Amino acid sequence: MVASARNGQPSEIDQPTDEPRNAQAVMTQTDPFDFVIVGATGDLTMRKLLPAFYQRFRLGQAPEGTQIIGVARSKLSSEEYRERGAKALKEFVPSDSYDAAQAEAFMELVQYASLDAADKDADWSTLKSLLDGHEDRPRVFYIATAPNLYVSTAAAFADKELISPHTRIVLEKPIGVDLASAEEINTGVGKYFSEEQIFRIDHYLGKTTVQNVLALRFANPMLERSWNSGTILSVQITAAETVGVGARGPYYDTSGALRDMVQNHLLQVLSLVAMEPPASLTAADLRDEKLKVLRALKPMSPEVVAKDTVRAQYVAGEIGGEAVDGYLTDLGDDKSTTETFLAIRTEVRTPRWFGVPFYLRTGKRLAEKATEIVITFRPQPWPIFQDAPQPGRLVLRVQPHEGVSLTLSSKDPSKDEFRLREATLDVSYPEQFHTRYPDSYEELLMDAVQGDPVLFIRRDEVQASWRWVEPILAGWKEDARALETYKAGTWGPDSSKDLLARDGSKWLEDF
Ligand SMILES: NC(=O)C1=CN([C@@H]2O[C@H](COP(=O)(O)OP(=O)(O)OC[C@H]3O[C@@H](n4cnc5c(N)ncnc54)[C@H](OP(=O)(O)O)[C@@H]3O)[C@@H](O)[C@H]2O)C=CC1
Ligand SMILES: O=C1O[C@H](COP(=O)(O)O)[C@@H](O)[C@H](O)[C@H]1O
Repeated sequence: MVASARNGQPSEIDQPTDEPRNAQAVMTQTDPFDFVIVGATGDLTMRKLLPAFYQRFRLGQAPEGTQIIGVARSKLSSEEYRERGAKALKEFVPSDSYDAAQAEAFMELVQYASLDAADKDADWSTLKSLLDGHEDRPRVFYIATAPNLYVSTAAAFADKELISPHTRIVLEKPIGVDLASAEEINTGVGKYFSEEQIFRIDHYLGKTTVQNVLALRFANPMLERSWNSGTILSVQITAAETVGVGARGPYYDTSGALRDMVQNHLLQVLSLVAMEPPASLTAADLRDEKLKVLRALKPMSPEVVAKDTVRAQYVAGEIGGEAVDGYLTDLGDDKSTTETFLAIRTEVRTPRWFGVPFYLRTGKRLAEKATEIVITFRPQPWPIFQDAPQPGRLVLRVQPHEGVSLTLSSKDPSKDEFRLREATLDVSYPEQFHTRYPDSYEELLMDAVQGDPVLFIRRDEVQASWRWVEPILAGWKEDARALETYKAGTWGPDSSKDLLARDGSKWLEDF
């Protein structure tokens, strides 16, 4: 994440010529490595992992001799897999960084082994021969299959003697569907890999703008000194999407917004916003502080669940002028009661945050794609101004339009009398830094190669998240309220607004 927290030595890498002139990247140079993706024909690999590696290849982070080895059951030759991969790069790499010749050169690093990786009795010879003699290199197994295969896959790697001290395993989310299943996975994989070798990925931690929460807070004493209940009235964290469930319906329907987005991404963002200053930026210190936040979340009793959560499912509507179907049609099942929208009011029970509501909101098929953290400041306490506008707020725009804005009350210059108006200081990061905003997977893949765990989730964080989430699932089972619906293209049901209105607040929707 940051040079001081890395194991390797940072070094300047030449920037490709199509990058803006002042976009100097400081990248950690790597030695050749073997990166095995299990689930290599799947959506995640094609849409995210191969494009992320392509970008790092362009920046010189995949030196000659590196192998990216795709594994899946589909019977394909390496050549056929490369053809698929090349098509995916063309489709998913942004056009301003796509170059056909570089894509072809990158695909030469890629090999494919057809294999049921959860079956130790399958034919492992192709994979084994690709890895033979590379025991001293960094080796990463990235498991991009369904979580119920994680343990048997790890066991098969051990059976085939593919795990060396330089080997790491990356586990995709979700880690389980509740605490017990998460523990089963963690214990099962833990039989073959030490905790230091297990990299539980949460791609939100790979977003530069999420990491920027730490920079803004801890590198700006002015902000950090105001970062408490004395100054802050409330915190909103929104991760809104315009997409529906698409082809991922079968997975999503067993998950819903709570398990898919809140248990992992939103709770991680919340912990960065709410944590105490860590002693250092090492993985241990950062994770310790995040864990304390997760453990300090207000417990979700059935009464609290009924009062402080809103869940709903999208029905047909319109997004960007186009008619879109409802969730049940997308899924092809008219009985599902899975939530595609969720709003939660919670609190972090630490002295710093006493009495400050934290509002979390996420949903599919909402009005806009926007991930934002909104810090609303308390209004000034003595009334010398009669017409004070809304309280000041700091908005951290995670995506898109990455940046930060601070809205303050100012004297209205269009009036002679002393009237106030809102004025906004706005920084757009792409404009300020003149650089490409990397996809979150890019840094995380390279961190796994370099063995830097700082942006990955420790086992006790997974436990603490599930401990908070499980009572919500249980509370919903007893909840007499019917699942609500919302029209696609809106900001969710009205009761989500009511959740904040009770505190005299409202969601910021003017993105
Ligand atoms: N897609 C996304 O945006 C995200 C996905 N994730 C997680 O990543 C993981 C993968 O997701 P996604 O790519 O969408 O899933 P897909 O269903 O698209 O892909 C699953 C992949 O696993 C392969 N596979 C299945 N069983 C085996 C096996 N026994 N041995 C080897 N390969 C196998 C499949 O290929 P084949 O049938 O040829 O074996 C396919 O390549 C899941 O855990 C998901 O929750 C997390 C965040 C986002
Ligand atoms: O992990 C997931 O995240 C995506 C949203 O990621 P983002 O980087 O585009 O904000 C979500 O669509 C998906 O359902 C979920 O599994």
